[in-house]
Amino acid sequence: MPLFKEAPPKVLVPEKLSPDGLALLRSSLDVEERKGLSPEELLEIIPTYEALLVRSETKVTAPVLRAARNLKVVARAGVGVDNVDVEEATKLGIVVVNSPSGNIGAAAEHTIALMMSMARKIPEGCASLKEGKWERSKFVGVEVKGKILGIIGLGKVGLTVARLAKGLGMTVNALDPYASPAVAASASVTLVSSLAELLASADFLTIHTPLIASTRGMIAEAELAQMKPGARILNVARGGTIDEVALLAALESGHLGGAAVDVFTSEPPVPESTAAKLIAHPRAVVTPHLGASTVEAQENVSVDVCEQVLEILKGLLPRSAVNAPIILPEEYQKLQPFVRLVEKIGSLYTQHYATAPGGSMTRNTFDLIYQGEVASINNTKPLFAALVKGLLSPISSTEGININIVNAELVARERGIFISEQHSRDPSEHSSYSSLVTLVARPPSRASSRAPAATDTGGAPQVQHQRIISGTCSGDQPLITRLGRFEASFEPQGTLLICENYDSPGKIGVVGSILGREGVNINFMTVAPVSPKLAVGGNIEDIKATKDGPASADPASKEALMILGVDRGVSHSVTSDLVKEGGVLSACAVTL
Ligand SMILES: NC(=O)c1ccc[n+]([C@@H]2O[C@H](COP(=O)([O-])OP(=O)(O)OC[C@H]3O[C@@H](n4cnc5c(N)ncnc54)[C@H](O)[C@@H]3O)[C@@H](O)[C@H]2O)c1
Ligand SMILES: O=C(O)[C@H](O)COP(=O)(O)O
Repeated sequence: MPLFKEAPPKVLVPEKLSPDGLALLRSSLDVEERKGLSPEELLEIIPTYEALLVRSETKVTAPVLRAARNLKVVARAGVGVDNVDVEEATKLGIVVVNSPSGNIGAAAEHTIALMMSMARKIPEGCASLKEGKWERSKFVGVEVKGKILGIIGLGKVGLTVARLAKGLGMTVNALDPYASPAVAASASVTLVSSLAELLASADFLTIHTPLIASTRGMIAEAELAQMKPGARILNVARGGTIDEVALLAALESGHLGGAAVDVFTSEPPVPESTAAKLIAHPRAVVTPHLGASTVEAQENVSVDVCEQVLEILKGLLPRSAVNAPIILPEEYQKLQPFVRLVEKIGSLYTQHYATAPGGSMTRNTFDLIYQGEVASINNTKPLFAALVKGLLSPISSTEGININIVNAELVARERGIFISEQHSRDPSEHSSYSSLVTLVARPPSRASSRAPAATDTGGAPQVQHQRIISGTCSGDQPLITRLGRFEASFEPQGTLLICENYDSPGKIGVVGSILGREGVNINFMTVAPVSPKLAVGGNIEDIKATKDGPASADPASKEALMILGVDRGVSHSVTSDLVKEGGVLSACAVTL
């Protein structure tokens, strides 16, 4: 059975990725490898793709992301995401995933390989021999054993380099304000407290930080001057952490004994640029960003991100999203039916209370209350996101933005929507349901008040009521159990006509004949009476209090909601006929 019901989602791969991962995608997705695309070509073709898989060469800029109308995921087959505009992706709800550990070993081994090459002048010796020369005395090197290696950034790569260097008999000092002293001690690394201390002691200095504001140009002229004469320096992290102009000058002056560089500020380096001069320097050992280029690392990162792309396109969560919270798979499974329920509640709220005739968008502060088993789930980000999506989708089509856990908080903030989540695990609070989710809109003028709104007209004009919707899940099926003061039991599915009326004989027939006249077929009908228990409610205390609370006074208790499942959209003229001719108090159509 195909994984995707419609045409398989399209995946663009503009760089060389190991086929091992791509094979995982090919059985269910339409994978297109298009190497050598110019930025303009990428911008032109990106709108049709749902996933983009890149390494470090493709610049995934804000314009690319904005043009990518169908894009759900950018997968970086590697660690560094500095070629992806993660902030813009977050705004647009596009998940960015990477492979945080697939190439650590490769990068660390490459660092050691460059250090040894530099120490033993291997590239020069090799080139000389290939030229037919036999120059033994020209290429005398130094040993690393007994020397001090200074590491800036004791993260995954830095720590692996430290362990390998210890194996070579080096003494390792490191600077990393965020590193765990216990982890450093376990690798026999001495954590130093200042850059000056590290620079002054190192025979070899290697940097393993990301390129961020605090590390850009971290090693410049002043820092290089603090290093021992003849010391050697390495960069297998990111171009720009070491200032290229200063590095070239320190090599040219003879202050540094050598430099080994795998990464550059511009890749490939611009001809005649400082980076190009650095590459040409006789005491520089250079590679074209090969740190992660091993068969093993490329298999690892490719499989890692391709698995995540599949998960995301199936609607599940990835394991290492750069811009989304981590939610354990088993917790996510438990949440899935409630995600659907909460999105339906949000959409029902907007259509029934806010955009229905007589409704208003004045309320933007909500309590989202979890009771019973669902309250035991700690990470409710998907529920929060589902509510924002449900509230906004009927009114905005959200301008091509896919609201999800990546951007829900941002979108809510931008729209001035405030949602306070409350958890209550006490089973006595949620009647016969094992789980209950309730949305309560707070009155606009008294956002903090717990009293019911006295004059709110909402989707049911003339009737005093609060804007409250509760629901539960029966197996995987969402069920609405409360709409305002009415005790309901209906599936939030398809087009529903919600009519408030006095519960009197003949009303159903009148409504049925008006709908029949308009060619609208009724698929099912259910009546929701005013619940004696649901008199008030505005927050968790009120909801607890109403469980055995007073019955509503007559004649309101004779009111009921009639919920009709219909086979097509119902126009405003039909709903107003139902009020005028059919004698219902209010009528509104919602599509869920
Ligand atoms: N050349 C390559 O092909 C290649 C391959 C893999 C990784 N990388 C690069 O290597 C770098 C490190 O990767 P990683 O997986 O070890 O990352 P990591 O996040 O595990 O480690 C980075 C470390 O840098 C530290 N750090 C941050 N700011 C610092 C500062 N101002 N001073 C000192 N330490 C600081 C952090 O605390 C962290 O421990 C990244 O830039 C990554 O892109 C390059
Ligand atoms: O950040 C990384 O993972 C490395 O720099 C590797 O980059 P690459 O995938 O372009 O080789």
